[in-house]
Amino acid sequence: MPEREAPAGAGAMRLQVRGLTVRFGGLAALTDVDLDVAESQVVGLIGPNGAGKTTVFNAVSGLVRTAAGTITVAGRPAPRAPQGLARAGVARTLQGLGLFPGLSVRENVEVGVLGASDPAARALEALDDLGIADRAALPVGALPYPEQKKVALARALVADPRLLLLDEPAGGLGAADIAELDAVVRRVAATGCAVLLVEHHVDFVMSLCDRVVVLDFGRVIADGTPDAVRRDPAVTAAYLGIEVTAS
Ligand SMILES: Nc1ncnc2c1ncn2[C@@H]1O[C@H](COP(=O)(O)OP(=O)(O)OP(=O)(O)O)[C@@H](O)[C@H]1O
Repeated sequence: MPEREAPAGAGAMRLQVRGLTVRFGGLAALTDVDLDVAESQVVGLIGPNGAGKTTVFNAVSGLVRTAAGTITVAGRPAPRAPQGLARAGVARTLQGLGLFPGLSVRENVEVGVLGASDPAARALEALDDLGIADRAALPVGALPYPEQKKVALARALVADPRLLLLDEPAGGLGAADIAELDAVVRRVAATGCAVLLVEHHVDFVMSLCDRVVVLDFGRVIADGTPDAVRRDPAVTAAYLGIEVTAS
């Protein structure tokens, strides 16, 4: 089968997913999913609960077995092991944060450091970039939730990723924290990093992202600019209409 082309106008492709299919027993969690994220691009992945968004992240991160399809990072098959992914410049945050409550803020960020001569200093820099260096010595569990989210983000950013996967980064945050997050993601993308984010906060996605991909029942039902996706009747029916009436 000929390889499907990347969208016209995209820069160097950092993540390319073609025909991705994932099954859990009899359940088709993803079917024939295509997805591209170029350097410096911020792409939003949205869809109703259970649509398959986290499964896409898990497939890219090597955490689930794929039944079909290819995943390439910077033109090479995506490594399947955590160390290989880190070396390929892939970093990820988790919906549940995944912090180590017994460790300090700085130690949690050090977990993400890759090859720095002074990991503690590098972790402090990453915390400083997010304005929470003064929390470094505190146990991470002592921080309020929005600051814990920043720690998880700092842990992902500390290795200077080239592909950043953010799982519901705005979840549980108020307007001021979301505005800060928006600025951080733009800053990271401006360095050339490709960003793919799963998010239920539709306004945040639509204002931040260059492109939005919509999943429904494991299939891509739309892929385009935020404006085009907002106007897409299939998206309104499957997702946005429900969100609008619910809010
Ligand atoms: N490890 C697993 N074993 C079996 N089924 C799974 C597993 N992980 C996910 N699923 C199922 O696959 C489908 C897609 O789940 P996924 O978590 O990717 O959806 P999602 O779009 O991220 O949902 P949400 O917005 O609720 O986080 C769902 O039906 C889910 O129940």
